[in-house]
Amino acid sequence: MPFDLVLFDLDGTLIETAPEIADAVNDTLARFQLPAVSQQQVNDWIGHGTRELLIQALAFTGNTPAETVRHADSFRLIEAEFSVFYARRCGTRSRLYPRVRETLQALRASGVKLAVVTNKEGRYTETVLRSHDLLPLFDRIISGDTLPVKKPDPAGIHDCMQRFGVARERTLFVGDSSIDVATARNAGVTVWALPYGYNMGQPIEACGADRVIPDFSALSTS
Ligand SMILES: O=C(O)COP(=O)(O)O
Repeated sequence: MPFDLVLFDLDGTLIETAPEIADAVNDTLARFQLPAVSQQQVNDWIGHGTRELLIQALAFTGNTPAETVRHADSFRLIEAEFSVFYARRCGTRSRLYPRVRETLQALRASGVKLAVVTNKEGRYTETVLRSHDLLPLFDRIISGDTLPVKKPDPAGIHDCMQRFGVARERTLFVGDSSIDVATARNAGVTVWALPYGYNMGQPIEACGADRVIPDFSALSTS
């Protein structure tokens, strides 16, 4: 393994999370007598954080600009309800992608430092990772609200490189979207992309990653 530090995106890279995110969004919309959104819409809204996804869903169903939703007094209440629904749904319809657990275990055993860098807010990141018993496999977890900025800002990658004393030539970022590729580019590290995740409806091949890998087995054989 030519890397000493491997950073992973969460949604669409480690775990297929969109089905239960859609369930929790639709639980919330139903609670406020709003119409449901589709699975495809939810998939395409993933990338900027779960809070932002909820704003997009409310803007769409309420036929209101996202800015209006974001600043509405009622949004705090709706978000609080969503948190409860999402905590209930976590682990019900999400699943690890093939070879994720074995690969993380093998990398760890060979001394590679592992971290998650996600735009998902910390409370959701922790619930999802815990529900799949993944928390003990990571040396550091950076969520969308851990630092003052989130991806594509490279701060999360810089934080991990500094903490573990790893140079950028020895750091790899693995993700599923143009946001991940941009984050890695901004940090000057190598980036590999997976084709099965959520890339806002765009083909991953167009993102300019150093490699598009079919699945996690590419990480154990490289
Ligand atoms: O929660 C999101 O929208 C994005 O999460 P990710 O950065 O792990 O893809």
